[in-house]
Order: sequence, then C-alpha cells, then structure tokens
Amino acid sequence: MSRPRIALTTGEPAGIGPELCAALAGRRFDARLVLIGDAGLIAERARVCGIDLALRPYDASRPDTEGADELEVLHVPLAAPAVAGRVDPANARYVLALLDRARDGCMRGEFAAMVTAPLHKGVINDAGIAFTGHTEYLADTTGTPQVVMMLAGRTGADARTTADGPWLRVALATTHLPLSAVPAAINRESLARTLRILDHDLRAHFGIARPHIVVAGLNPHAGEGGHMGREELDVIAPVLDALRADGLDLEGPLPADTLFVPRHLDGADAVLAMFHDQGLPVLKYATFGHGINITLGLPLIRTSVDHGTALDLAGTGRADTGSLIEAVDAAISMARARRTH
Ligand SMILES: NC(=O)c1ccc[n+]([C@@H]2O[C@H](COP(=O)([O-])OP(=O)(O)OC[C@H]3O[C@@H](n4cnc5c(N)ncnc54)[C@H](O)[C@@H]3O)[C@@H](O)[C@H]2O)c1
Ligand SMILES: N[C@H](C(=O)O)[C@H](O)COP(=O)(O)O
Repeated sequence: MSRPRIALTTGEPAGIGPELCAALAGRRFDARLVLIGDAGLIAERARVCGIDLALRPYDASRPDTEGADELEVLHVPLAAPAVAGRVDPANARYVLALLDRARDGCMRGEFAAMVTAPLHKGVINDAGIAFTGHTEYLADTTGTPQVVMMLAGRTGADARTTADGPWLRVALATTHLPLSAVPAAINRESLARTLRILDHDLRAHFGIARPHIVVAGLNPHAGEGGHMGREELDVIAPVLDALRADGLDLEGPLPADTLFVPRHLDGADAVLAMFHDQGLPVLKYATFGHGINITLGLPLIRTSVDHGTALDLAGTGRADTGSLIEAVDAAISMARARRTH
C-alpha cells in the first residue's frame, strides 16, 4: 500500500525548526517524511539536543511502498553557517528555497502535502525581501488570488494526551498586516470569498457536510448598532445575508468578546475572526503546543505549527514537538482524504 510522501521544510536555521524536525526520528507515521533543509545542520542540531538520528538521503525515484520509518533528507545547502538563536539575513534565501522546493514538489505531484517548520519573517525582510508569511508567500507564488489562514486544535483538559476533545477552528478574514490597515482590507468581495473558501474546505478536507460558521464583528460589541463603527452594518451583515441565501450556515456578526463561549462554540465547526489578534490569542490560549495552522484555498495541502522560531530555545532540545507532530498528522489525513475523493 502506497504511503503519502510528505515534504517537511525545516525553516529558519537559527530557530527550533531543524531540531523539532530531527526529533520526529523514531516516531511512526503512516507516511514517508522528507525533511527539506541542510543535512549537516539537521544532524548537528540533533547531536547537540541529544536526538538519535539516522537520516537517509532522499531518493525521489524510490517507490512509496518501500522502506520503513527512517526520515529522509532532501539536502539544500545553507548560504552561511547557522548559529542557534542568532538569525542571519544571509540565510533568508535559503529559507525561501526550502519553501520553493516543497511547493514545486507538491504542485507536480511529487509530494502529497507540505508541512512547514517556523521561519522568521523579520530576518527575511532584513535581507531586503518583502515577506509577510508562508500563507501569503504560497498564495502569491502559486497564483492563488485569495487563501484563508485557519488555526485549529483540540480543546479540553486531556486534549493533548488523549488526542480527544472537540476541535476549535479559528479562521481569519485578514492575516499579517498592521492593525491600522485592517478595516480597509475587509470589504464585501474579500469577505465573501473568505467565507466561501472556508465553507468549501471544511467540507472537502474535514468531511463536514454543512459547516456551521460563527462570524465575529470587527468593532467592540459588533459596532453597537453603528454607534461604534459601521463595518458590521455596511459590510459583514450584508455578506452573511447574501451567503445564507446561497445555503451557507452562518451565525453573526457576533461581538468577539462573548463569541468564544460554549453557547456559540458547541455547535460551531469554525469561527471566522476579522483579524489576527482577535482570534489567535483565544485559539492559542486553548491549544498552544498541539494546535496547527492550515492554509485553505491553495492548490496544494499545507499545514504548519502553531508557534514561531523560539530563538530563546533553539539548540537546547527543550522545544515541544507537539504541534509539529499534529501538523504532520493533519497533513497525512488531509492527503489521504484528497486521494479518496
Ligand atoms: N509558522 C511560522 O512560521 C510562524 C508562526 C508563528 C510565528 N512565527 C515567527 O516566529 C518569530 C518569533 O515569533 P514569536 O516570538 O512571536 O513567537 P514564538 O512562538 O517563536 O515564541 C513565543 C513563546 O513561545 C515559546 N515557544 C514557541 N514555540 C515553542 C515550542 N515548540 N516549545 C516550547 N515553547 C515554545 C517561545 O520560547 C516563546 O517564549 C517571528 O518572526 C514570527 O513571525 C512563525
Ligand atoms: N499567524 C501565524 C501564527 O500566529 O501562528 C504565523 O505567523 C504563521 O503564519 P504563516 O503560516 O503565514 O507563516
């Protein structure tokens, strides 16, 4: 039986990505995992973190039915030596090259999905390359006019240990932009496209027959009837009305401060927040360490971790692998679901 071949970009070389990827060695996944990154760097981080690692060079021609659980490495050389905890703009193009290789492999069917370890947005900009995130980069470089960032995790006291508990999924109407630019970025067209992508991908990737989506307002108290902002009246509510008429199951716009409570979440398949720090603090409070990030609307499957480069932990072996393991598991199950369909 053929196993999905999953590309895993090892991310910012000064961050925790290389060691987290190395730490997957010895775990069983029903997939072929191909780490994309500098083989020497991954081996060195494994050594300093005390991880027992055997890396096999990636052979694209090897059938996916062969082999056991060894991690494979597709070597991409660093541009400059990497020091744990110290980012270097000289390696910015290296980080992007990892993404390019994984994306191209997904687009031509070599990989069934890509999983990304964290990168550092700031150092890529310091290198003179305008960059806001994987989400926007993959949208731009695949020619996808709009994608949706969604983070998700299981909730409940034992969610982490039992992989049980209800999912909380939080999608965003806007992603990485200054807060001052958010209102102008939310218009009827972009909001309607976001909700259609979210509805479609919840059906396609997660098998939810008719997703119930709870939509937040933008302003305090959802605008207080227009007295604290008009985006709810002028943009959000009309879009929801139009999409309800098309059969989407939408609730809102609701005041964001009281949306994340059982009364609304119990029947919800996803929440759409209007901006990054309206939705993600709640999601990360509930699931940090085992949450995942999924880019919806792309012509390929991409999942990621719920955390950043954690430069303070790089090279210590103390970074938690929970989110990366969940991201790999999610990519595998999404790849299998796509194959079935
Ligand atoms: N998927 C991604 O590529 C991604 C996601 C989030 C942030 N980032 C980027 O990472 C960089 C640093 O961001 P930040 O400092 O805001 O967030 P961060 O997630 O790197 O760190 C926040 C805190 O969480 C801790 N932490 C993070 N991951 C951990 C793990 N696996 N185990 C244990 N503790 C962990 C860190 O030590 C730190 O205290 C920024 O450039 C940001 O844009 C990238
Ligand atoms: N917004 C994400 C988070 O807070 O976890 C993170 O910055 C990663 O974004 P990309 O997947 O677009 O790099």
